[in-house]
Amino acid sequence: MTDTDGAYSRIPVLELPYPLVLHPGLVLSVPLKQQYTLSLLKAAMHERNSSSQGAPQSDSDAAVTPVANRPLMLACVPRGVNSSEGEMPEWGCVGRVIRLVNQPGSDTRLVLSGVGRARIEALVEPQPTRALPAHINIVRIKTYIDNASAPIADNAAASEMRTVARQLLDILTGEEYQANGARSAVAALPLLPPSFSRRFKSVLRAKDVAHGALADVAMGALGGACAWEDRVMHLSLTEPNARVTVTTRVLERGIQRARAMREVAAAVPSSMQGPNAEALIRAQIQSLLAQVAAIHPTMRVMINEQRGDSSPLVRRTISGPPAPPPNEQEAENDEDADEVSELAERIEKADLSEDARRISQRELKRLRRLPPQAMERSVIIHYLETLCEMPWGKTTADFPPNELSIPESLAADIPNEELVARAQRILDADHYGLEKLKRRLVEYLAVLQLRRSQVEAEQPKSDGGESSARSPAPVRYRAPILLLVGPPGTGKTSIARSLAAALRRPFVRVSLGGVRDEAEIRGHRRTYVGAMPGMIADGLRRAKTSDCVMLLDEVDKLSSGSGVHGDPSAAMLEVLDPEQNGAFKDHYIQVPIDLSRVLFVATANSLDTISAPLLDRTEVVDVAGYTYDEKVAIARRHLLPKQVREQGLKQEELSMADDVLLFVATNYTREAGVRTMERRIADIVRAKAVEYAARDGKYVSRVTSADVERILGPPMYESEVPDAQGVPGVSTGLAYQGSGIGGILHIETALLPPGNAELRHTGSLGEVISESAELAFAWVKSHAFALGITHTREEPFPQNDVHLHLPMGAVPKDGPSAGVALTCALVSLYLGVPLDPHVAITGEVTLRGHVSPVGGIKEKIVGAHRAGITKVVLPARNKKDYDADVPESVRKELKAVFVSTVLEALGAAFGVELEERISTLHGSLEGHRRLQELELPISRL
Ligand SMILES: Nc1ncnc2c1ncn2[C@@H]1O[C@H](COP(=O)(O)OP(=O)(O)OP(=O)(O)O)[C@@H](O)[C@H]1O
Repeated sequence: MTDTDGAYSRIPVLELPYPLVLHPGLVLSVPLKQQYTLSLLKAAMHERNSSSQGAPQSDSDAAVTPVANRPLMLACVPRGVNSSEGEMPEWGCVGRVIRLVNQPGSDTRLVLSGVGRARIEALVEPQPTRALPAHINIVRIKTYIDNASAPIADNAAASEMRTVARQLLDILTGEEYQANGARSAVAALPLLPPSFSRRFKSVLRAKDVAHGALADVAMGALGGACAWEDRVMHLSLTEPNARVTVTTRVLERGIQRARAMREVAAAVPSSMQGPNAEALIRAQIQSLLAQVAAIHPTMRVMINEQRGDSSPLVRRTISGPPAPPPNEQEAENDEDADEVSELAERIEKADLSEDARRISQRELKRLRRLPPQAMERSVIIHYLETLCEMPWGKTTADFPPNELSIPESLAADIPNEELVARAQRILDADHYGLEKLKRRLVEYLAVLQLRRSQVEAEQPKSDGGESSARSPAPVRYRAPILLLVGPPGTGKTSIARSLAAALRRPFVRVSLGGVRDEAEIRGHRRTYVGAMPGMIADGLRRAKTSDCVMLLDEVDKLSSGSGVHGDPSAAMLEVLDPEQNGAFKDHYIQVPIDLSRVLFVATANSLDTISAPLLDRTEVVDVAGYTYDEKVAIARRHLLPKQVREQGLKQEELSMADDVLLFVATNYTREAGVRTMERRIADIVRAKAVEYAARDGKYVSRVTSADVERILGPPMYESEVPDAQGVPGVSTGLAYQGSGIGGILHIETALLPPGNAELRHTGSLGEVISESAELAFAWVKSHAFALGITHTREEPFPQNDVHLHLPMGAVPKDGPSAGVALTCALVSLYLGVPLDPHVAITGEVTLRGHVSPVGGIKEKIVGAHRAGITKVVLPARNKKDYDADVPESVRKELKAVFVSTVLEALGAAFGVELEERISTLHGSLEGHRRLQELELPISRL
């Protein structure tokens, strides 16, 4: 037996109506009043949420279960018929709430499953919170759960228990009587259904059930035949072997009781006469009354304990429909009245807006008129509580900082630090790189600060300071709404959090991904069952202040659907429109909410799916994907230290060199952000933590690439490398794979036997890239004479078909950006001049031979640099992107040539070799003429 120190050390008490007892391993359905059940569950939820520990369950994953998914637990203590108010038994059973069944009227049934024994250590003061109803007791318990590896091999005591249990079962099901030839039909009447008997017998036969658990099951299932006191005493038996022995004795006594009961029922004259018979009859009546009381929990019925005298047997007669005793009814009414006056007090203190105050008074009046059992009460109470929790006019300045969930920053507070300086410091401390974004955010804050001081200066001075007890009227200014757009995992959410930290305001995140129903944004009307405020109002409620930073995450995944569920993106328009959001209407709250002070920041992965009007209300800030160097730096400064801390190691107990981090980034991740990188690092650190815990003296803190391969398996991705030698017909293009990953792309062409001079292609080419290839081919054909491909102008273009292939055929490729590289490959093929494989080319061609700009320059160049490219040929109109986005370290090591025409591109890619080739193909004079016609701008490169 292990005693598991109760993880749920604080837990609400459920007093089980007599004669119910919950045993571990058993399921019990308890009839309760609806209001009481709701209060109980509310208390259980509150204790669970405020408990940092896991539930007292043996599941090993309990610790990692999010709080909201953990079960609700109650300390189920049996309540005797004569127990007085407030008396708390020493032992009970921790019950996990499985289900709540509503019954007609105001009754419910709470279905609970016994988890383990609980010793009630003390009654504890509930934390002073409005969420916890006053009439629920909270106790500190110690939980005892049987060791999962308890012995299951049968011993003498266990088999005796099995035999006795089987015997009792036979009596209860009437099988004993049927077998012996029943003396009366009543005696043979089954008290338990035969199906139960069959199931329970198979449990008794099972050899894989631990003895202690079997004892609990036997007691729980057959306990009806045993004395209530015995069953309660059984709960205190934490030691399984002792429990087995005691169970056998209790069940034996149960056999005697059951036999006697049957005999009495059959009115057979038996040895049970005189005082014994009276005691049994009393016990039976008591049990019957208790069962009636269990159905009507408000009823208290007792029988006179005095035996052998003429006083009435039952102390409180039951006639007609059971009614709660008047004093209880009063107590209940008092409680309800208390709740309403408490609520009225809260409303008074809540500083509601004028409209909210008016509506709350109206609802309060309705609440007072409602009878305590009315279903509508809880709906009104919930509504009024929500109204009180909304911030209305309150701003961050109205709260002491510790009362708000202001995000913690890594950096300490510096006295008298200006907002802009603090923002820069916090953004730098929390995030590596993202320079453009940080700059924009700091600018944004600077403007915000200026606007604020401007508006403050414009506001009329308050008349005579001490007269106004409240904080000065908050300043209104309209901040533009920033929309951070970039691939997943690039730090958009976390930088918005840092922005809130810099502003010292609460941060709330509203996830809009997959929202299809307008009501999710705007709330449900209160006429709906289970109506709730919408996401925006709820976010504001969580933030507690009307000037919080609200992150609208994934606005691009917001459905702009129409039809029965309304249009959520239209509702967002209202939220984000400064002209309208001063009086935002949530269907549930009903009162206009002022959103004009909320600082909205939105995020999206792409702009394509965002509706134009929504886009129009925001200011887009691009967040680019990271280069490998940036990923390594982020991993070194943030991700690795965080994972080492989280896995319980000290920083000096694990080290990873930059080349190892780079190995992880290049071989195990294919993403623009760093989320997978963080997961891979977590895998490595976890594996190292296990090695460290083994403490076999072989632990090495330094992680090598070989360790990485051992832990993460063989590399998942391989990057393209340039060919060692140039081959005619092959060029190197630049590719951007969309999720921030750029790199090089080999373009291969070959001449086929004469046909119709057609271009065939393989390598999963999309429509756009195929068109680029056709265009490139057409350009080469139209310049065939000048390039020296044909002898004379009249000579037809060679009739050979051309095969174009882009390796990694399984990977679909599309986009126009390979046009220039395709042209170079074809020129190389026809003239037999190889291209330097370390020169990479990108750009779109037009039929007239112009080179148009392309996207993904940063990713392409960084990828090319990593692959070992030394020179890149880029469209001239991409120069600004190259200068602004490509890291200086990369630019320093690369030669970049910017071109406006295909001819310039050819000159840059081939260098003098092309000129030499053309000039010698048809004799030097003719060659010179052709070069003149071509105007190949070699000299300029
Ligand atoms: N530049 C950075 N410096 C430090 N940590 C970073 C940086 N960029 C991202 N991270 C970390 O990467 C993780 C993912 O970032 P975050 O959740 O903010 O991404 P996101 O851009 O919001 O992604 P999504 O679009 O999927 O919501 C976080 O733990 C964050 O701290």
